[in-house]
Amino acid sequence: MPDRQAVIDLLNRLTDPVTGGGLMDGGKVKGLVVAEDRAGFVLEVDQAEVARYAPVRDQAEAALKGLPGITRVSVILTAETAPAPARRTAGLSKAAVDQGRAKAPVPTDRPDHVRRVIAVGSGKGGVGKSTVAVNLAIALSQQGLRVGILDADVYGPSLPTMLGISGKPEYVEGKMEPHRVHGLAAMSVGLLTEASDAMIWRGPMASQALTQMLTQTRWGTAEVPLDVLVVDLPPGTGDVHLSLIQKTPLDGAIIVTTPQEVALADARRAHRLFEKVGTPVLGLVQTMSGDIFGTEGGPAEAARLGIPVLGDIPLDAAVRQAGDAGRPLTLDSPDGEAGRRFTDLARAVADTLNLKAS
Ligand SMILES: Nc1ncnc2c1ncn2[C@@H]1O[C@H](COP(=O)(O)OP(=O)(O)OP(=O)(O)O)[C@@H](O)[C@H]1O
Repeated sequence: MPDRQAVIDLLNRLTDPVTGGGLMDGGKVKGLVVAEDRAGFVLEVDQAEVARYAPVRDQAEAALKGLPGITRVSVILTAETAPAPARRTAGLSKAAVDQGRAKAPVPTDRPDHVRRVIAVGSGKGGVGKSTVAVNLAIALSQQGLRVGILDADVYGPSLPTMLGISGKPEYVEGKMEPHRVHGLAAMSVGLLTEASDAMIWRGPMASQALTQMLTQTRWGTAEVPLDVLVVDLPPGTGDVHLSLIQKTPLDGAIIVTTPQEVALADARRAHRLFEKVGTPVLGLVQTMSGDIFGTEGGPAEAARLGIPVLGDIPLDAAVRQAGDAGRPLTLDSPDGEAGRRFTDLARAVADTLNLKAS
């Protein structure tokens, strides 16, 4: 088994891009695991620094893989949520901008012709929330349901990459047409703005924009309604989340977490947020579980919170590769181990909400 100190020294030979010193000394490495044949940790950085640390994550993985005897390695890059709100109106319609200025409470909005709206949230960024949302949506559609997905992650919209979609949505009779891809109706905040603009949507502007995407997209029609819309929330538990979920009566929320304590504490906060606004929490999904980070953290937290475990998705490089390639794993490998877990998750969600193909 490799010496823990040797691993620490190795990580200190990598440069922390913010401090300029060793990575380990920079204090961003959390939950370091060094065991017989495996090593891993969480790299916990500010949201604004994710791009600077992404190459470091790759360097750290490569360095750990080079250690004798180590065959399994995982470094999770995870982000603290948003810094202070920035005032910008990029990419928003005039109506959204005007609404953003209004002080009066915005009336509750629900999208037309959508039977159920569920949200997928996480306290922490980078824990695999979008991956769960996208694969859940595909697995639900494989059960014969009409499914939509809304990427509301203003801090880092990942749906365009994960589903392989691009281009601004078309407006028809005053409503946006969602992309039709992999059997889903899909809309992303990333399709409405340049990537650099999306990053700076914050506070009231962001929640107005999200409400607009939710209610002004033609998800379904009176003849062919959508059975369920999956909303991929931004990570975190701040004002954007509060106002979004306050304005939109959700039929349920799913909390995604990895097994480590650093993520569980945020999952707890997400649970409190949903409780505060009266959104039913359907349950918890543990992801990236397995022998590097363990398998017990999520279920133990669910028990503490008194909510069911809806799914347990293993840490599996194929899940990441499929997402990066724009074809989520459940599409082509529903019968593999991870694919089956997503199918089971979809079944649990459909049962909980009593969703039936129409
Ligand atoms: N089960 C898994 N096994 C391996 N890699 C995974 C798994 N789930 C997600 N990933 C990878 O981890 C990274 C973060 O995942 P994802 O974008 O879904 O997280 P997120 O919580 O939505 O992040 P953000 O909040 O930043 O949008 C991605 O590269 C993704 O492919």
